[in-house]
Amino acid sequence: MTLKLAILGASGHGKVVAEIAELMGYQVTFFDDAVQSQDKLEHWNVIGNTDDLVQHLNEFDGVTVAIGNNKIRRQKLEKLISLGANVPLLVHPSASVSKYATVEKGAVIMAGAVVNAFARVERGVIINTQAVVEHDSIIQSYAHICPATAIAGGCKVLECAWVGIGSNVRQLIEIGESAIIGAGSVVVKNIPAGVTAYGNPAKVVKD
Ligand SMILES: CC(=O)SCCNC(=O)CCNC(=O)[C@H](O)C(C)(C)COP(=O)(O)OP(=O)(O)OC[C@H]1O[C@@H](n2cnc3c(N)ncnc32)[C@H](O)[C@@H]1OP(=O)(O)O
Repeated sequence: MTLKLAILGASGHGKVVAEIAELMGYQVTFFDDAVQSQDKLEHWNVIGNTDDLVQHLNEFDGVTVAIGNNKIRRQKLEKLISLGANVPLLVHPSASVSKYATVEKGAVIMAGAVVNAFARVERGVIINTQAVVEHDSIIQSYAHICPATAIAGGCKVLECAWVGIGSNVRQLIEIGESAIIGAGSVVVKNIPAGVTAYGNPAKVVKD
């Protein structure tokens, strides 16, 4: 029997998540709040909005939220979980997840990503294409580690933080809750909550 997965968020990110789900054997149906009636995302059907998904939740074996904005992803996924949705962990077959790592449900680990020994990746996190989360690092819920970003050993990326594409984070660094690290940054000092920082070395540019 084919398992059915509902994806909330018919976006570019959603397409990548859909392919991972298919590689894991799911049949994918999209929902999106911008949809008024039946629609398409590439060849996938988009059949309704969040309210419609809530109505039809028991028709799906699993649900995931493919929305890049960390806070919206958190709000939507937490709502669906509170309504009893199963939120599977989605891992691309080419990703490498250590048997000693902990990866929670509702996270997505994309192609070529590495999650090393004793790292922890929490609920609703995105470990994007070819990102590396080194040993003992903690990526808290709803954070996003963008493509080709490397988080060295023993770091903490707190809830809803966004580490931009191609960044490098030195070992034992803490990136605060909801902080934004700009593309291509090199983070060598702790970053406070809620700020935007970028550059080499990364500096806070917006409080
Ligand atoms: C699969 C995927 O696609 S995942 C998504 C991947 N995307 C990312 O990682 C994007 C990360 N976002 C960024 O880097 C953004 O530029 C941000 C969030 C840091 C800043 O965004 P904004 O506030 O809109 O800044 P804006 O684009 O207006 O630029 C403001 C200034 O900062 C500079 N700047 C912006 N980002 C950076 C950066 N990462 N490094 C260095 N300088 C930067 C700009 O050149 C500009 O400088 P100027 O005023 O001298 O012209």
